[in-house]
This record gives sequence, C-alpha cells and structure tokens, in this order.
Amino acid sequence: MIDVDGVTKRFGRTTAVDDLTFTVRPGRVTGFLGPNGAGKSTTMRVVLGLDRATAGRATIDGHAYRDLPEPLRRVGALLEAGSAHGGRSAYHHLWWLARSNRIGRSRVAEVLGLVGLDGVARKRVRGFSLGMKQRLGIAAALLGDPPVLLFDEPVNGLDPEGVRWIRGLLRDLAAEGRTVLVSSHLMAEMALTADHLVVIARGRLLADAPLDEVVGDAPSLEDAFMRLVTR
Ligand SMILES: Nc1ncnc2c1ncn2[C@@H]1O[C@H](COP(=O)(O)OP(=O)(O)OP(=O)(O)O)[C@@H](O)[C@H]1O
Repeated sequence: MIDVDGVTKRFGRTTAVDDLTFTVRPGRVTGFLGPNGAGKSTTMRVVLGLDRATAGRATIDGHAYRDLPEPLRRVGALLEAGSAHGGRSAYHHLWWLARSNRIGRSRVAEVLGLVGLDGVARKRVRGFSLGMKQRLGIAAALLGDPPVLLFDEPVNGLDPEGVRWIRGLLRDLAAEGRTVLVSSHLMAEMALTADHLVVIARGRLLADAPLDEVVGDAPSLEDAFMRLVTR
C-alpha cells in the first residue's frame, strides 16, 4: 500500500504538489492522471524518497522509503527509460543492482526472461531500442519481487506490441495482489488498464475513485478527464 498524506512539495515559488492525500491499494491497477505539470512525477519521487516533501508524508506499507532496509525488495519503480549505463550489458546492469540488495543471480536470469530480454542479456544497453530499454527498466523494478510498484509513463514511445505487453504485465502484477501505481497521459490506454484512478491537476486531488465512477455518463475517459481538469 502507498499512502500519500497531506504532501506538499514546493520548488522555490512553484507549488508542484499541494496538500495531496490518497491511498493506493493492493490487488488493482491505479492510474495516476493529470495534465502536464500536474505533479505526478513529483509525487512519485516523494514516495520514492528522491524528493523531500515540504510538508506531509508519504509511506510504503507504513514506512518512509528511507527507512526500508532493502528497498528493492519492498518497492520497484520505473521512472525514466535509459537510466542504465550504456556500456554495460543488460545482465550486468541488473546484476550490479541485485548485488547491493542481496538478490541472487538466478533472480537476474528470471527477470530477464519475464521481460523477454533473455536473448539479448549480454548485449550492451547502448544498442537497445526504446522498447528494450523500457523492458530493462521494468526488469530492474521487478528484481526484488516487490509488493509495491510505481511506473511513470511506462508506455511512452512504445509500439502497439510494447503497449499491449505492458498492459498485460500491469494487470498480472495487480492480479498477484501487488500495489500498482501507473501514470499516463494516454486516456484510451488507461481505460483499458486501470481499475481505479487518482486524478490531479495543479498538485491537487480532483478524483480518487473506480474507473467506472470517474467516467460516469461521459462518452469516454478522455471526456470525463477533460471535464474534471477544466472544471
Ligand atoms: N526539480 C524541479 N525544480 C523546479 N521545478 C520543478 C522540479 N520538478 C518539477 N518541477 C515543477 O513542478 C511542477 C510539477 O511537475 P511534475 O513533473 O511533477 O508534473 P507531471 O504531472 O509529472 O507532468 P508531466 O505529465 O508533464 O510529466 C511543474 O510545474 C514542474 O515544472
């Protein structure tokens, strides 16, 4: 479970997140929606201890990220593709991450298989396509078999096969009882993937409800979203 409790984050005069409170529960995919600059990435970074909240607090299964002893085993995250060192192979990138969290080589092989990169495990990341880099980022997130997962715009730039693969993966992870939070701008995709939605704009909560409830009588999620954010 992820708890965001009264979180405010300011950068100088910009209030990126404004007294935001919501809970992300296990066993379902929670879509995190909002216009550009709404504060989605900042909220995720606060949850992951990468940005410090100006006020309020975010916890993962009751603990602040910095207090998690082996964080990769508690929470996995995909923030941006291409964060792996280009000169390393996919295998070495994952093994380097695994070692510091007491995760064995067999799990590295397992996640490479899970994301379909076993055939290119020894190739340098530099030569990977965007889709392959995205799969490697997801392999890293899954390395510690964590119960909580955050994905920031995981389908950006992917081809239809990649988009469909990620959709299936997110649904499977939730069906296994994990907590899955995924941000996206792609409303049609979110309508197919998410069970529950948290919608924010200008750092504030606009909706925290099941997908059907957010759509209501609107013709599509996109229409419902536009109504919410222009209200
Ligand atoms: N490190 C930073 N320094 C200054 N301002 C920042 C920083 N990070 C984010 N911001 C600002 O905070 C606001 C929220 O940005 P954030 O990236 O969290 O939004 P987002 O919802 O993820 O947007 P997008 O959908 O465009 O990725 C924006 O106004 C952004 O310019």
